[in-house]
Amino acid sequence: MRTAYSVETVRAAERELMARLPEGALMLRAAAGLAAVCAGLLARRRGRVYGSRVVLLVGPGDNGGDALYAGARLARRGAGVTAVPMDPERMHAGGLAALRAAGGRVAQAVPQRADLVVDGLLGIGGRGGLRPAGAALAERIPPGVPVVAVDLPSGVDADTGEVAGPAVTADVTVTFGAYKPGLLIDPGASRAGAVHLVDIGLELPEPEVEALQHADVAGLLPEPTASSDKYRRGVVGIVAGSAQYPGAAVLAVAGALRGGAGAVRYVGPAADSVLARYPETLIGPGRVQAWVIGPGLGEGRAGEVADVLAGDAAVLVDADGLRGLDPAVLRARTAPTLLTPHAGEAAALLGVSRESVEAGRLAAVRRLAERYGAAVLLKGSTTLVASGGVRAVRVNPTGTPWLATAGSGDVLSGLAGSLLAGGLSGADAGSVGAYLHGLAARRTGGPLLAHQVAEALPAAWRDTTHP
Ligand SMILES: NC(=O)C1=CN([C@@H]2O[C@H](COP(=O)(O)OP(=O)(O)OC[C@H]3O[C@@H](n4cnc5c(N)ncnc54)[C@H](O)[C@@H]3O)[C@@H](O)[C@H]2O)[C@@H](O)CC1
Ligand SMILES: Nc1ncnc2c1ncn2[C@@H]1O[C@H](COP(=O)(O)OP(=O)(O)O)[C@@H](O)[C@H]1O
Ligand SMILES: [K+]
Repeated sequence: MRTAYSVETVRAAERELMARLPEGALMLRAAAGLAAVCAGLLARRRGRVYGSRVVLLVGPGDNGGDALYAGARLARRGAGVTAVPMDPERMHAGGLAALRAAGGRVAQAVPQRADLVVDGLLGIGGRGGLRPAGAALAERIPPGVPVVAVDLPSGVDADTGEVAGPAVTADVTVTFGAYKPGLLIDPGASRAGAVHLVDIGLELPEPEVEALQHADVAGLLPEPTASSDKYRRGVVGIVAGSAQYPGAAVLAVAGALRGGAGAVRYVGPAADSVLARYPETLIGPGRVQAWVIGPGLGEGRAGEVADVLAGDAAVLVDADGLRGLDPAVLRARTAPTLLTPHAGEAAALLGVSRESVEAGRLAAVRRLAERYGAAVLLKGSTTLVASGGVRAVRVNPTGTPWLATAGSGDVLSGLAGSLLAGGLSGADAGSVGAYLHGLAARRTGGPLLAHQVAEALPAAWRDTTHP
């Protein structure tokens, strides 16, 4: 599991560790890790560190201090290092002295001839986007030169990934002690590039955000055993599709058939289309361990949603099924419930604008899970899964923007419903489903069709269980 921690948690852990270490020791550890990554990049780009040109963008706080001490290390290895301050009156004094002693210099304008730019403007102390002085420096980063962000790209909110104004876009981010949520959640995540974690010895409690890895997924996937039969593996029922949208039913069934359930049952008006494509499907009402309701349902089907929610099977509600959901009904349920809105549907469930959900995805998914007393999977460029009463929000590390194509969400709902039928909790079914779905999409490559994602699911499953 990859874990991420809020600024408050990181600062508390830092305070605790600093009390036991000589003054400045943590910053020197951070700077050593940062300098090593920069040296590696320079060596790859130019063959050596000696003679390369490094520009440091230096903010007023300790983030700038890290950059200055790392710059001093690079200068000692023969790099030409220039520090450009955001505010010449406020630069980390020790870092500046170290850089000067190593032969580095300070300039007021960003040199345009550079092999590497180090973004040390703002770290976890940054609030909001870059203000004009920092933004002016970021704008002058010469095009095509690799940018290494110190701790996080400046202007990205460490706790949420929000980008509230001008911000740096990095190729590499060297982060200290722990991943910050903003490095894993968009829009921040897409500003961070490849993230390197430098261990500075922090001892950390429960994370605020976590991301599954292959081994976690393999541990959660329901694999059949010698004593399995199709009923014990779980039956998933799909209530999806309409005369207008029969394809949604086919795609949800396509996902469900690859999610490990022993059987898939379809209930709805698209049975002919479903059977024509998947003769494995059982048709008509019957006992299931989990229902998926919503994809392509169209209008006027609220009664079916209410019936399914009144039952004692696990339920995944998606798309049209999410309209007008009553929090009290969901809260009263005892079996697992998983909601899978995209940002527009989440906005309707919360009574806010779509833009506010997009800008604050982490807060939105937490509020949804609390209000509805269910696990909630918020789809989008970084898919998040929250469940009420659980501290950590899961962020999905797989996927590709090619998934933004009609019908891919239907495949996901079938898949995650199948995992629910296999006995996973709402949060596990959602996060494992999103992981496999994203992996299958990456394997398929773009431009992709939703049914191809479903077809690539067995290979994605094997990637995680037999890497
Ligand atoms: N605390 C520690 O033990 C360690 C901290 N480290 C570094 O220290 C950083 C945090 O340092 P600081 O707490 O000094 O915070 P920052 O270096 O992030 O900068 C904070 C200062 O920038 C200004 N500022 C905030 N938002 C701004 C904005 N939008 N535009 C312009 N100026 C703004 C404020 O004056 C604020 O005091 C970490 O990100 C990390 O890089 C590392 O050295 C590792 C050890
Ligand atoms: N920019 C993006 N990058 C990565 N994945 C995306 C992006 N936009 C959408 N997705 C994913 O694509 C799928 C789209 O689902 P959804 O919005 O329900 O579409 P549909 O209802 O047409 O199937 C979700 O899994 C979502 O997380
Ligand atoms: K930074």
